[in-house]
Amino acid sequence: MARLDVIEKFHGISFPGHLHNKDSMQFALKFPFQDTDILIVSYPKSGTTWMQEIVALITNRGDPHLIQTVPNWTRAPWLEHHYAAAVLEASSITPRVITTHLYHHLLAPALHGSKAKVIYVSRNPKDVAVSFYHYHKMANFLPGPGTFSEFLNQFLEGTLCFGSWFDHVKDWSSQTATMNNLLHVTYEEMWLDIRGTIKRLSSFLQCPLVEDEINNCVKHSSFSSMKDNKMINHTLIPPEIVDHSKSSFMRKGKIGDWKNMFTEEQNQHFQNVFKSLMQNCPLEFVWEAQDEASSFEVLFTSAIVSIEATAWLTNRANRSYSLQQETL
Ligand SMILES: Nc1ncnc2c1ncn2[C@@H]1O[C@H](COP(=O)(O)OS(=O)(=O)O)[C@@H](OP(=O)(O)O)[C@H]1O
Repeated sequence: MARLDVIEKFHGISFPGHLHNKDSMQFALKFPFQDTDILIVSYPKSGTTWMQEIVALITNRGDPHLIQTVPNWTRAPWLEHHYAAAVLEASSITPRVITTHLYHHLLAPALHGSKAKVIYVSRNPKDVAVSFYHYHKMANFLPGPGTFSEFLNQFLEGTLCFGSWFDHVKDWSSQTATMNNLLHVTYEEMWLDIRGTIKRLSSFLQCPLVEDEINNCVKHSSFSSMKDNKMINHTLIPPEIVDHSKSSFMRKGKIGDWKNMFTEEQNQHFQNVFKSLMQNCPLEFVWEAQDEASSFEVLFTSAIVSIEATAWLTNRANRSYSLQQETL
């Protein structure tokens, strides 16, 4: 099936032309955030949809009506998509839940001075790469993935649509030191402790829940229940845009699926690139579900308190400030 166009680079990054254009990008960069807004931010395939579901459930006290009747691109539109302006204008839901894959340095001017609550979702990059590879096979609005080896190289070089995972994660996570209204949550943390994550999110969103409401949030955000939900599983999207014979959007939902795709050599190369690009970054990632030592560390990723981490974050914050000045 024919692939749709990828737009020219915007601030050095390619975006799918089916959903983005220069006007929609400008709209995102100048968006007047309201203090009541909730902004979900992620690099693709990091648990974006899962977070959209959890936030919708929390703000509706566990009631699944909204998530079962309104597609996620309407109830939590991607700010940079061409339809976002119309959807947000027509929406009467408060709080507005908005999603984005854009980098912090691009949105910083729009977010400056806003009290909008920002949730950054990240996932271990090996699983992101595998999930993204499979999604490229089915999403005709993205370029063809080629072999997994070719795709992995592009992922590591940061030349895929939406840019570099490394830059994205460093750009946003560095803001936890300076942005009081930013919460960093990982996919693995949701997977390993969904109840605890929901409690933490409901507290951050100032939407305390009773036990029954938490139970409903857990139930309706499970992989099995989301997999069958047409409002998020992409089955409402026409087959010429998303071809479900090639893969599925709700594919496996696991930690460590990369082990089924990576050769030893690819893994070694990945580790080397990761080590070099993340050398001053204190974030830890869970690479497989049974890795208890790492999973213990990830639970604390969003509340980094070590002196070393603070120094790194301050450094990143200064760099981000310079980037903001350049953007302005
Ligand atoms: N509830 C739940 N539990 C576990 N895993 C889940 C869940 N919901 C979504 N997913 C998995 O998240 C992956 C899709 O990521 P995104 O939603 O960020 O994709 S997108 O950027 O919006 O296209 C994709 O990962 P893979 O299965 O590894 O491809 C989804 O299966």
